[in-house]
Amino acid sequence: MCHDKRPARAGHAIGRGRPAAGLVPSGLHRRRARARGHRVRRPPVTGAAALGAGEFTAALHAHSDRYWHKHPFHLRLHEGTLGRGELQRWAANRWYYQKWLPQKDAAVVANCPVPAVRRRWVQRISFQDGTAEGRGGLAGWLALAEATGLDRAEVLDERHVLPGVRFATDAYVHFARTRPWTEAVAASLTELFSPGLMRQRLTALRTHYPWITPSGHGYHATRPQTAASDAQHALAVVVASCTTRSEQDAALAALAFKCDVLWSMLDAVDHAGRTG
Ligand SMILES: O=C(O)c1cc(C(=O)O)c2c(n1)C(=O)C(=O)c1cc(C(=O)O)[nH]c1-2
Repeated sequence: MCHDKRPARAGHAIGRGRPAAGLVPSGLHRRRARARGHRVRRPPVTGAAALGAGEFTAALHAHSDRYWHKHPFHLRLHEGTLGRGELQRWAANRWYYQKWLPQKDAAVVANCPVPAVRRRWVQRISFQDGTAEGRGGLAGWLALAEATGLDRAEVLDERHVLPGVRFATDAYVHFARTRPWTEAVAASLTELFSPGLMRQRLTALRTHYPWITPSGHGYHATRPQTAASDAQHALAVVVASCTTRSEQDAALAALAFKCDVLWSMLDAVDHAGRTG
């Protein structure tokens, strides 16, 4: 079978046989994606044969091309050229994404009819919420925000959250609530690409931004390991569950959508840093 391994942008709703709303790229989107170095392809032809597990896995991995590790804001963070205000803005805006993750994951659990998947997926909620006040991933991200010099109150009241970050994050939560659960699981697969990025970020934070107090580094020190294991589980679920070509295309489109969510968040943070 001839398979184009470039990331897909378009998909079809499972069992509905029509393109998923908002997922078919317009010519303008394609041009913009090309302009920022992403390779795009036209919507797949319906009725195509299902990909083998290896091909499908490779097609999912190929989305690393459009992952946010290449975003100019991340590149500047890694180079050490961000100012304190920019790092604070980033931390406060990422908080908004982080705080929604458990509710996004609760939507996956709510929509999933498979006990074994639910049993494993609830661990994501426990990781972020922790076992008690002051523990867990969300507490770890708050500690990072505070270590950049922000007050906890100004993070929690979301006064620094930019419209673009709110819009992108809310779109991801809405996606998880309203799309088939397998697509929401596929959207989480950006985490396949995140452990290396988080380790690189931790090194950059320690090296280039020594004014960040070490109490802020807990999240990045622990998350890469759990992210890798979460991602491997999600990958196995998606490969096992998406066995028709239209299900596979929908999963690929979900992952492309999620890459766009993350990219849009950083666009907003980056833009605010240049203008505000
Ligand atoms: O710091 C990062 O670059 C990064 C990226 C991602 C991601 O790729 O979605 C996640 C996280 N961190 C993260 O900490 C996290 O808990 C997480 C959950 C999810 C998800 O979609 O379910 N992505 C991510």
